[in-house]
Formats: sequence, structure tokens, C-alpha cells
Amino acid sequence: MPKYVDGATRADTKSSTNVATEPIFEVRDLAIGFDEREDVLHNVTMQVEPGEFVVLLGPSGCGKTTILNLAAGLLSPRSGYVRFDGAEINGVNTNVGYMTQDDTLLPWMPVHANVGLPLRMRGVSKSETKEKVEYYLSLLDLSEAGSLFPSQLSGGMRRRALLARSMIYDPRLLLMDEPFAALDAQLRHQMHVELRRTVKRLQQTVVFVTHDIAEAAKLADRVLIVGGGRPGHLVAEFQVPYGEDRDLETITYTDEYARFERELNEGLRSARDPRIPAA
Ligand SMILES: Nc1ncnc2c1ncn2[C@@H]1O[C@H](COP(=O)(O)OP(=O)(O)OP(=O)(O)O)[C@@H](O)[C@H]1O
Repeated sequence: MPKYVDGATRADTKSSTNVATEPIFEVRDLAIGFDEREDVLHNVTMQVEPGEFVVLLGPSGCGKTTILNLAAGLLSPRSGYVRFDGAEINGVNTNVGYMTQDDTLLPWMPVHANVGLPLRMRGVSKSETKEKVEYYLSLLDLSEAGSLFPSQLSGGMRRRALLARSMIYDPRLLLMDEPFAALDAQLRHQMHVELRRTVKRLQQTVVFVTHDIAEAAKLADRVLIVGGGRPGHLVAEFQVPYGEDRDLETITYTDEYARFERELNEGLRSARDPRIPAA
């Protein structure tokens, strides 16, 4: 069951997966729009705790990417505040990693140089960069691919290289905007397994955007449903009922998973059509 529906107490809701007190990312009473047009999002309050995997689920155009762009400091709110690590975001936030569905690997660089690029740009020494690149390539099962060029990689390998590049500088928060949308179902599943394994091992905090219910149900610790017409808002929040160490190969066959998917489906229906109550 959702913890709230349009309730005022959502800011007080904390993940049971963490004991930390200070959220990494916090939005309160947010309104944001573009130009003179009406607000895209209105009255949004949410927070993300260290180590949490939060999924923003909602219909196309409801404002999910807008929330990621606020966290990245690429947009500013019309009213309310957006905080990162306790401080209001002011300008581009270099403490986040941002992975989208675009393939932004540089075609003229081998994988190891692509993955190490953020460190080189930050002035990290060659030897430290090499060490970290090796670590991340091995973490994402790409050790054999370090000297290949992007055109020589499969779709899944390219996604893994992009993931390695997004995480290599230890961003406090990893933003992911439908990063696997272009992959076929089997590869997507493999990436889900890799992603959860990797971020949980590194205790990486993630905000992940999707409109795919199964993706949300498999990956998240907590799901926030965005939508409800224009302006959009948070329609509902769900704590995922199964634990951190879920087995993604078997979880989808359980009754608990089927029940949870149904709940998310109802939440998403109400996000699409505001006349349908979320619970
Ligand atoms: N820079 C911009 N200028 C004007 N309008 C914008 C801008 N960025 C986003 N919008 C509008 O804000 C709304 C929300 O966009 P956003 O990309 O956040 O939605 P979304 O939920 O991520 O959608 P999708 O799932 O299709 O990617 C859309 O109507 C979009 O057209």
C-alpha cells in the first residue's frame, strides 16, 4: 500500500533501509515551470537518504527528468527549495553522476580512456586513474574490453561502460534517466542485475527514472509515483516489500512481487488519470 496519497507528511517518510539522518537530496514545496507557461511540477516534497535506490515512476511528460535536472543543478525551482547534502543547490552540481539513454561514449577513445575521462578532467593522476579504471572495469565485467573502441562493443557492454564512467569519481548521487530503454528485454534484465549488484556493493545512492513498472519493482528500495495531470505532483510512495538482497532471477516469480506490481500499476493508472484515486 502507498504510504501516502497527496499527503502532507511525505517529507517525514524515511527509508527503512538506512539509519542516516541527513538526506542527500531533498526537495520541499517545489514548483517549477518553463518560460511563462504553467508549472510542470507543483507542491513536490521528497527526500533521498544515503544508500537508497529511489525510482521515480510516471507517465511520459509528467516531470521526472525535471526532478533529475534539479538535482544536477541544471534547473532552478520557481519556488520551494532543492537541497543537496544539506545545502541549497546553486549552479551545476558536480557531486552527481548522470546517466541517460544517450550513448555519450567518445568514439575515438578506447573503453579505458572513456571510463577514466571524468578523473582525468578532475586532475587525478595517471596512476590513480589507471587503478580506478581497472577496478570499475572488473566490477562491471569489462576487464577484457578495456582496449576496445565503442564501435566494437555490444549494446550491453556500452551501457556498462557508461555506468562505470558515471560512477568512477564516486558521485554522492547517481542520476539515471531511463538508461536501459533502448535495450532488448534480456539485456535489460542483465543490466538490472548488474546495476543492483554494483550500487548495493558500493552503497551508491541512486535516483532512477522510468515509466516501466517491472523495472521499478525490480530495482527500487522505494518508488515515488509522479503525475496526476498538469501541474504534476507526487501521487504516491511505495516502500518495496522485499529486501536489499533480493534475487532478481527469482523475485519476479513470487506472489509478493506480483502483488507489488499490481499496486504500482494502480498507482500509475491514477498518475495518468487524476480522477482515479491512488489507493
Ligand atoms: N527546457 C524546457 N523548456 C520547456 N519545456 C520543458 C523543458 N524541459 C522539459 N519541459 C517540459 O516539461 C514537461 C516535463 O518534462 P520531463 O522531461 O521532465 O518529463 P518526463 O516525465 O521525464 O517525460 P519522459 O518520460 O517522456 O521523458 C514536459 O511537458 C516537457 O515538454
